[in-house]
Amino acid sequence: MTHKLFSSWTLRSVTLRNRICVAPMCQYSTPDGVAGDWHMVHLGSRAVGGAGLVMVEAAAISPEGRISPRDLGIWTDAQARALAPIVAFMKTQGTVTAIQIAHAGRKASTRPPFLGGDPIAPDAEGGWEPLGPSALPFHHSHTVPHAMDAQNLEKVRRDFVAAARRALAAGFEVLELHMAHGYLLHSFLSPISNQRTDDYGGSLENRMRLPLEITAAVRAVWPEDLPLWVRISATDWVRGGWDLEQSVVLAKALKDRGVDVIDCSSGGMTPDAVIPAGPGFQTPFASAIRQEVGMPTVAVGLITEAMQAEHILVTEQADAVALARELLRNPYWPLHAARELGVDIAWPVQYDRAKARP
Ligand SMILES: Cc1cc2nc3c(=O)[nH]c(=O)nc-3n(C[C@H](O)[C@H](O)[C@H](O)COP(=O)(O)O)c2cc1C
Repeated sequence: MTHKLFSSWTLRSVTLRNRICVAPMCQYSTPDGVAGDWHMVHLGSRAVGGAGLVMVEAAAISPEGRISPRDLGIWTDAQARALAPIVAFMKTQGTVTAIQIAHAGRKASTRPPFLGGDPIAPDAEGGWEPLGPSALPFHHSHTVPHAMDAQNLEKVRRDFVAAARRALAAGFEVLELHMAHGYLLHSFLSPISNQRTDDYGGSLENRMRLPLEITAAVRAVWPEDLPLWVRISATDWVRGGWDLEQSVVLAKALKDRGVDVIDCSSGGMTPDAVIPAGPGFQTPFASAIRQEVGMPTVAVGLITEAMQAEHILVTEQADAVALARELLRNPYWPLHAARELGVDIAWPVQYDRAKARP
């Protein structure tokens, strides 16, 4: 029996074996931004588990772009070299390899909650001065960000491009720009965090300027035959904030600049948001953007069941699903889903060590 969930999906020259993606998930497991054994096991097991695409967690484009001192980085060639064997291994398992590149903006310099709670000040262990469009903190317990000047803007553009080149050198086939969850690029989009009065703030066109400049610059160095994805927060879930209507305008502009897929998340802009989280709660955003912009979308957020995922695809709400926590619990979710749906699939059970060398 065939099912949409297990149909292949081709984007430019890249074909996913199914429509199941491992959503990017920070592992807070590097002391210096360099991937290690943990990443080989974590990412490798999800490739073995049968996902069509494995997206590596938000990799910081600069040291100050990390959320916490233990984030993964891609601001040095050594960091890219450490990712290369992991990418090569994942490819031997038949998965498409992807990485999300990111700058944490005003949400940088905080400690992951499970490591001890509250955000820390820049002078405390591992902290640094966060950057933002305006000197407005995410929360009163957060450091006030430095409102970015022309030099800061230029550096961020260059850092994104350099990170994209390194991702290519490491062997990744799909690149995702992180424009969601209140991090730097989302903070330029949202009027809540962006109160600039220059060309980078105010009107929607101005708020989109930096994200679009970066997209165009990255697309220029990311090979023509490889897909570029963007993750957005389709809404801030707050009146007067970023919303679906603006997301549609943004998605059209991203499409014009050669973006292939919108990965539709939401929230993260402000702790005041009330988010009606429930099964598939963000899927309507993927559906609206897919319909209104006419481009492929990925649905994410509390997708946990095979039939639920299949339904999202069959009803053409999205082109693929991304799972985070469910795939954290169970790297073999795709194999279980195939059994549940009665799909016969061939797995690359053999491992050729020679091919796992980058
Ligand atoms: C541990 C953890 C780390 C995450 N890290 C990232 C990240 O690096 N980039 C990102 O865009 N989203 C990140 N997310 C959000 C997930 O990608 C996903 O959008 C969210 O968890 C909702 O999907 P789920 O209900 O399947 O978990 C993270 C989520 C978790 C649980």
